[in-house]
Amino acid sequence: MLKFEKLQGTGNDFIILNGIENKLPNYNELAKKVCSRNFGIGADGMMVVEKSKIADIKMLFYNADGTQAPMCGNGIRCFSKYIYENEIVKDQSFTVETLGGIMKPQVVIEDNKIKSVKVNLGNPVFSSKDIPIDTSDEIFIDKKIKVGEKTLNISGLVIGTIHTVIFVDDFDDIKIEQLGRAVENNKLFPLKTNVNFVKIVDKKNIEVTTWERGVGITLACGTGAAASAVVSSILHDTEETLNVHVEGGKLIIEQIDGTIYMTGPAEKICEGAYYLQN
Ligand SMILES: N[C@H](CCC[C@H](N)C(=O)O)C(=O)O
Repeated sequence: MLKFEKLQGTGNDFIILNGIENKLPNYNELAKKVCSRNFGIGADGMMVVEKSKIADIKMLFYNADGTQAPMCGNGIRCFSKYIYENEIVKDQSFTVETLGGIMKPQVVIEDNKIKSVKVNLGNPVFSSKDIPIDTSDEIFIDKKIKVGEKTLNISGLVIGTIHTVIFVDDFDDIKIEQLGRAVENNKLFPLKTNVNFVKIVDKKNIEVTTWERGVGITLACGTGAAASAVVSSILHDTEETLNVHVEGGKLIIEQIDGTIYMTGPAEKICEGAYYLQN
């Protein structure tokens, strides 16, 4: 039997397990089981708490299909709430080791409750030699690529994990599931990619729908919101502090001297005991 907590950030939901206190089986297999909405608890992803030698704590992230991803923006806000409320860390600001780099969350407390979490996501990576995109271009901003019958203008970058950003005039103009899956699996992306469809509302607001690698369409993608905000400011001159409206709520993305900050909610849904089936 495994103790777990389930949390969500703007509708992206996660199971969190403590890998320090519990001896857990293979994380990839476990993620597939616990994330199953019919045979498990049900979630978009799973995070495991582990000790770190280079930060206050370590977060390992797995998509619902069991694949490991370097980082998760909505996930790290939920993870931060979990480790603060379980007194694994004592300060409101701390460091989290992830495969996508060391992240710096700060829990924001109002009326003795965690109201939101602000995370320093570091600096975006554009250079194609540092991001898993198979192209000779130095950077991959506003490039034309053929996907099936469509020619799309796509931008690629890494903010915690790999993202592509595609601007649309109206979400009804595209079949998100079909196009998202096609771009995720396009040969340009040897490690696949998360696919963000972005509608510019005005200079202070954008709307984003994300097809997530290893999951499918989710109600929100935190690192996707950040990637969309960065490319929107480059190509559409949106403001450095941007409201990113997603199906599951709103995230605030700030760009300060090249560093990206994401602020958003993190709510606990439940906790319980998971009975590991073999
Ligand atoms: N599916 C992503 C990881 C989760 C990212 C997303 N849930 C977020 O909030 O950033 C990947 O395979 O890179």
